[in-house]
Amino acid sequence: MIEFDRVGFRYQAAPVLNNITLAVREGEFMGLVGPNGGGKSTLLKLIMGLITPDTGNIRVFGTSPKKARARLGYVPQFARFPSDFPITVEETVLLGRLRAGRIWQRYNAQDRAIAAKVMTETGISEFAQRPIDQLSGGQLQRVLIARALASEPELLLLDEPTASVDAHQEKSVFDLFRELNKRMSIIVISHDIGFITDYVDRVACLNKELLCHETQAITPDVIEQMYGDHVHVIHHHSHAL
Ligand SMILES: Nc1ncnc2c1ncn2[C@@H]1O[C@H](COP(=O)(O)OP(=O)(O)OP(=O)(O)O)[C@@H](O)[C@H]1O
Repeated sequence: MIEFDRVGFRYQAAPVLNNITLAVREGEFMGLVGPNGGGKSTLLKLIMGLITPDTGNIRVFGTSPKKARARLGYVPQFARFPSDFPITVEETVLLGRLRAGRIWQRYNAQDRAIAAKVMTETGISEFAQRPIDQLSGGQLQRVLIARALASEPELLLLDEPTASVDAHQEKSVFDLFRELNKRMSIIVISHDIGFITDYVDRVACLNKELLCHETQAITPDVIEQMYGDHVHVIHHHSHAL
């Protein structure tokens, strides 16, 4: 579903990603970890075709990332909304139904039905008519997940979706991802390696480079190694790299 072939990228002078080769299979639930500035968000931007590699090649669903973008759902790391922007939860979720060329169309009954379904799924139906600036960080994060789900993506990309939630909420959000993974592939960036290993099939660790690691468990040695200058992928179940 995603193939990186010797991908390199730099914003300015310093390289951010070096020689990344990675294959993600359909149905996978992959965790992406690594030190701050290790290039995790950059990797997601490359998958979405928002930036293009300087070297190497990326295919998403067998085509270019830009062409595949409509099949992806994305939940950004930090969402900022102007506090005087009076948009409700439901309206925010409906934005996920907008596709290129549809901006000026009204939402139809199917759009509203899908928005209702994903709001139920993410546990935000009770806030549907509330302005989004009156939500807690955790509630807003669920709204953004619902907005991404409203486009009915085949692959969901999440950049630290539980950064602003407590441990109980983190578990319930990842339980939701586990359910969603039955119908879509998921790549999630997290800082909490110990936690995500209970959920994901594989953990990829990125620190400018990516290294694959064939092991069943993440040991302190592995973690130490991962946060060195390289990147490791740890297999938990049957998915092969
Ligand atoms: N638009 C940009 N222009 C220039 N440099 C950038 C830009 N975006 C990111 N960088 C730099 O690229 C490097 C990788 O950033 P990236 O956001 O991909 O890391 P990350 O692993 O997601 O980090 P974090 O865990 O802190 O979110 C960092 O050194 C960052 O400063």
